[in-house]
Amino acid sequence: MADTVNRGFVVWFTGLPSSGKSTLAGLLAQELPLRGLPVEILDGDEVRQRLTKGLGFSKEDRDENIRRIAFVAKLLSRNNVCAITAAISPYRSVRDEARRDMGRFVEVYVKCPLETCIARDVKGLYRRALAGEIQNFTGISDPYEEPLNPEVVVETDQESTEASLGRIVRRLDELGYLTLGQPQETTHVPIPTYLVQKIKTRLDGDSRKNPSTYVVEVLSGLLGEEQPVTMTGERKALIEARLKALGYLE
Ligand SMILES: Nc1ncnc2c1ncn2[C@@H]1O[C@H](COP(=O)(O)OS(=O)(=O)O)[C@@H](OP(=O)(O)O)[C@H]1O
Ligand SMILES: Nc1ncnc2c1ncn2[C@@H]1O[C@H](COP(=O)(O)OP(=O)(O)O)[C@@H](O)[C@H]1O
Repeated sequence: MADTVNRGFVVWFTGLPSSGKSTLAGLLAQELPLRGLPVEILDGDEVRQRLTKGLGFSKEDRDENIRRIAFVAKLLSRNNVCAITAAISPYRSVRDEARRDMGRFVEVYVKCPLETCIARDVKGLYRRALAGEIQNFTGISDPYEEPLNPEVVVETDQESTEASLGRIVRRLDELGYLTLGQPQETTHVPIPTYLVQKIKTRLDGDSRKNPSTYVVEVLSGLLGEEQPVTMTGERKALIEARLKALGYLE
């Protein structure tokens, strides 16, 4: 029978230039298809070369930019796609407008102190803005309004990209956006939350034990087999690596 439930949603990244929006959007876009979710990214830079070409950085133009991104994200999400947006989207009111219009909307605040963003200066634009060569630059000569109630906050000056990604994926899982996903490929193993919790609970009890032993034990238990499940070292290492990447194991 055809699946008639719409599984699409919008992940709306917001944050200062160089805070980490594009990096995390790209990583999330690799992660979700492993759970059977089709993905499209609407990244600020690419969108501005196409969908919103010609718009500048006044408040009016930024709001128009965000409204067009939100419009496309809505079309995608109501057709089963996870639409990931990665624009600065500095103004709270237009972000909230997108939220109201969308329904299935997850706001991710990519939080990073201005000084760290300036030190990163991924595109060299902070330097130019500080030298007075670029006007109305967010964080320097234009405002950024922090979200008041985002679904997720990642602090990219304090955690690795993998830890930030893990935080986002866990929150999406908690909010129920990942539960119906079916894996589309088997080279990467999407690990169900209940299994991860089982492994973690047992590991918490005894930190000296080897995680792979527990992975095999838990799988064997779930399958009700008396003999341990046979698994190659490579397979075990893959599962361990994914548990670590998702922040479930140290
Ligand atoms: N004045 C000014 N202010 C902020 N950003 C500027 C500006 N001029 C150019 N850029 C570059 O454009 C990228 C931001 O575009 P966005 O579409 O994300 O901005 S907005 O959401 O409409 O505010 C932004 O990309 P990121 O650094 O990836 O965020 C900048 O590279
Ligand atoms: N936890 C993290 N999440 C995202 N990016 C991080 C993190 N820690 C360090 N970074 C680095 O910060 C930079 C962010 O750049 P980018 O993703 O282009 O920012 P933005 O899209 O917000 O302008 C990258 O060089 C990235 O490797």
